[in-house]
Amino acid sequence: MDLIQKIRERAKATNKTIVLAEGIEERVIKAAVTIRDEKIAKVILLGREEKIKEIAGGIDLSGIEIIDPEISEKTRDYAELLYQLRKDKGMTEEKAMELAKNPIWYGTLMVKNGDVDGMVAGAITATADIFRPAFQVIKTAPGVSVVSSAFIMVVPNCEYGSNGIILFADCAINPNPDAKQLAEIALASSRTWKALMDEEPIIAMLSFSTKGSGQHETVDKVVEATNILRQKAPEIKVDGELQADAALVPKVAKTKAPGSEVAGRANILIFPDLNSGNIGYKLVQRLAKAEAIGPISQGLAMPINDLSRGCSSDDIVNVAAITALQAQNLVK
Ligand SMILES: CC(C)(COP(=O)(O)OP(=O)(O)OC[C@H]1O[C@@H](n2cnc3c(N)ncnc32)[C@H](O)[C@@H]1OP(=O)(O)O)[C@@H](O)C(=O)NCCC(=O)NCCS
Ligand SMILES: CC(=O)OP(=O)(O)O
Repeated sequence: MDLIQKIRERAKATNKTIVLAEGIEERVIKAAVTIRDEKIAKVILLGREEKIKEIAGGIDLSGIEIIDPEISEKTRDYAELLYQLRKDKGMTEEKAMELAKNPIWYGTLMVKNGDVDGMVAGAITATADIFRPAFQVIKTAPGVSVVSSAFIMVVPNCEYGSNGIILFADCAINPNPDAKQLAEIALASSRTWKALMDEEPIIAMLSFSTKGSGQHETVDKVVEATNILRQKAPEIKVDGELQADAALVPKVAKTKAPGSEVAGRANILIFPDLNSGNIGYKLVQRLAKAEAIGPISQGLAMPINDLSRGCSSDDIVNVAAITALQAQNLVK
């Protein structure tokens, strides 16, 4: 069974309810149908019912609940919840009511209120507009200071990482993490890797330099992050700073980083910033025709997951399955 099938199979056993907030998008409707048919989770679509049915055409939507945040009887309660949570930060009752009618905010408030186990959105909404409500309403899990994200990249015909499976982080949330945040992103990624792959994490902290071959403050940040992680979790295999070829390719590792127990064997790549992470994952996805599973949120107190606007319907199903695993605490 391949990784994606395994994730879907594990999700089935959790019996969770997942809300897909962008019910008016065709790929989302198709994903909801697959989630229902494969019994991955109970699924709810948000949006105006007639519009969703019109977009669905002849597709049978039985068993999929549709809720319109504009007219839902719960909207007022959610607005009150939002107002109470954010009034000290300047939220007014009017603004809370306006936001609660927005499907992304409504879905986030459903999760917060315990009415569903998780939310997935981002097929037609930019990442910042998914995470702003999540940060304000759901907040970070205990002990976490920075929420981040990971992609599991499944690269065909590739011998690197774990037979072509490699975790990339952070590719979606933190524009310019400092050394402490970078170390925390690496630690969270090691947990995500273990939860999904059941394999030892081997972490490369990426840079344009390997072991002092280049000098710059951005390189210093990666070295500092590596040292912080080593102190925090000495049991974890981590090395940096490493270039991507030194991290992945044994022959290059021998030349550039001899003696490293990570170089040439890494299965987790931690990018120094969001420019490199986001560009890197999209290049591998498109040029190597890799499956990009994610972005998987790391460190939120309750499961909310984003998508790329370039996602397929299958990508949405995969992220919904991971959301169900997060709701069961099988992935954090
Ligand atoms: C996610 C993002 C919108 C947050 O930025 P922001 O809203 O300006 O954040 P702020 O600094 O104003 O903080 C707002 C709240 O979110 C929290 N927050 C922001 N980033 C956080 C993080 N990474 N982890 C946890 N909490 C975070 C803040 O603590 C603050 O909480 P509070 O209001 O309760 O005090 C921003 O980091 C962003 O745009 N990231 C890039 C997203 C993107 O375009 N990705 C590329 C495509 S995937
Ligand atoms: C994760 C990501 O890059 O999202 P989008 O493609 O929607 O910007």
